[in-house]
Amino acid sequence: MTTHTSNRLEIRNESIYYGDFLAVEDVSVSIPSHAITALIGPSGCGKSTFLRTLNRMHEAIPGARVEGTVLLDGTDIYGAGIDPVQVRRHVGMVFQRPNPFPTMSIRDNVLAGVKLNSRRMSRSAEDELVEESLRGANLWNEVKDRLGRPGSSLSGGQQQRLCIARAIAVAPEVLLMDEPCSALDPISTLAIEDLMNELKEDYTIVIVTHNMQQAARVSDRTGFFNLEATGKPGRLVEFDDTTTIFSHPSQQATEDYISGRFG
Ligand SMILES: Nc1ncnc2c1ncn2[C@@H]1O[C@H](COP(=O)(O)OP(=O)(O)OP(=O)(O)O)[C@@H](O)[C@H]1O
Repeated sequence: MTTHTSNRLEIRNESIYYGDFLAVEDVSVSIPSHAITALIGPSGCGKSTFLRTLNRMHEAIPGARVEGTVLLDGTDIYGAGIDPVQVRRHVGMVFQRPNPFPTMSIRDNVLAGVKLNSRRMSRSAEDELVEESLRGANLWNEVKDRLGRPGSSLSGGQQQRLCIARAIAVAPEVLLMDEPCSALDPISTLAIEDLMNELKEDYTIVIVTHNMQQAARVSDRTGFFNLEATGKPGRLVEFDDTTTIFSHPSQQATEDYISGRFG
């Protein structure tokens, strides 16, 4: 049984910079475990930037930095002595464009993250993990007879599920998804949404989406980011149950955005 009470990620007074530019200001929010949290808001308000700070990918950009605290199960991932590579093992990420290694086999793609973490495994343990991860990503039946084929031999939707299999193979606790369906057709999008619903039993999922219907369909909690004007920092305006955000938001700006009056 999973518990639905703990907050796996706790963000306190987080401000996010690119050099001198304050991109996101003073976010405090608790992201519940075993649930899907959607981040919505107009272009440029900092949704992707915020997401990338949850597994320390933001700092890969020169000059980029973070102030404040991001607790993963109570540990500050920006604390002294914390290895960003380890953080990324616990907090996996799936990107907008499916990015399997194109010439690498489907099998090796699934194992790529595990091998990066230099876990030594027997061939049979690898086979087991490949099957388990591909089953977890709802892709096994489609690829089990061609595991040696290159990742690029799959359709876009299959490639995205392969990337999800690669992400879950390292057994993370949190999965970050940055517009995971925006490059996919409607059928593949539904397959990914169904998959997310299954994955939330085992993972804490945070998804950035431009698609409000998608946020309403898949998420349990929704955060609305906004910015007052270009060049001003983005802020988390409202965070609540998805049904509340889409029916009775407490902020006028949220109401305007979800009813399509701007953004
Ligand atoms: N690598 C970067 N260097 C400098 N500024 C950046 C960088 N990436 C993003 N920004 C700036 O940070 C702000 C937030 O961008 P971000 O991409 O996080 O917004 P977003 O809400 O995800 O937008 P979109 O919905 O268009 O993807 C923007 O002003 C953007 O120009």
